[in-house]
Amino acid sequence: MGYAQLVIGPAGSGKSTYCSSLYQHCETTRRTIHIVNLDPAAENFDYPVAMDIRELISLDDVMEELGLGPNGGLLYCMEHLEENLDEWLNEELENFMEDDYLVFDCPGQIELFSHVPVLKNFVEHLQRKNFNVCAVYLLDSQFITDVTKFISGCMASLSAMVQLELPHVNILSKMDLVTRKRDIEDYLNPEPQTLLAELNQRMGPQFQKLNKALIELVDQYSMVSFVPLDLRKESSIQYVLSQIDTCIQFGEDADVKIKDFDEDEDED
Ligand SMILES: Nc1nc2c(ncn2[C@@H]2O[C@H](COP(=O)(O)OP(=O)(O)OP(=O)(O)O)[C@@H](O)[C@H]2O)c(=O)[nH]1
Repeated sequence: MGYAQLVIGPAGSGKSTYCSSLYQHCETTRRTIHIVNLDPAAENFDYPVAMDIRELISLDDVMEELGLGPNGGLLYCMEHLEENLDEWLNEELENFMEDDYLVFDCPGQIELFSHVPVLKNFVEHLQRKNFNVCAVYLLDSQFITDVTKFISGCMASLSAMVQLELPHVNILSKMDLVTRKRDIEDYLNPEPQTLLAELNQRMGPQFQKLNKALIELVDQYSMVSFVPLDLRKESSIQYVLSQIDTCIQFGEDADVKIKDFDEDEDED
């Protein structure tokens, strides 16, 4: 059984920085993780790249050879990846051991986790290869300065959740930039009635039914709550990691083995 995080979220939400900080944290705690670059446009990395989509295809080449723009080029690259899952990905995965933990740093194009099935197929391929996968959705804390932005962030996350059908952890990134914690507290564990009242205040009366439906939707998917991440604090990174580990049942075998061992000792 392998373990994997699929790190997604809008462009600039902090995915690569998160991957790099996670890598450093794991090095400090003597835990092995491997970071995989799935962004064909990425150029610089602050982490050792264990597997790199650019060895299969790069955005620059596609734009030059096919005359595509950055977005069309990126989708072309991702579809090329999808066509090469059996060959390229399988071959790359052979470099890893059974219990390895991979973290996939994905591109930020929103269509990849809203309606284009590439990532969904990618995930299903990993699952067939016996990986437990968790989606880690990053949202920039600077983005949720009011209720309307919060709801739009939730909707984007929800669309990824529904499309990928994976255990899902939402992270509010760049918490070091939040000067007044009070401003975002309401959004970490949102109270539906408070959100609805705020939303109704912000929008015209003709939207009240829609607002109610939106808040009910957010409430029903109670997973649309966010874990704050402050990369300056090791404890914050550790907390986020433990939430994700629980989702993919990482470490459960180890616990069982230790427990079995203790029980064996007691019997002796
Ligand atoms: N202050 C602060 N800045 C951050 C943090 N995380 C990321 N940034 C900055 O935000 C910008 C975008 O970060 P990236 O990690 O490149 O974001 P990304 O989601 O990988 O971006 P794309 O690859 O374009 O999708 C960079 O300038 C980072 O330095 C954080 O926790 N705190």
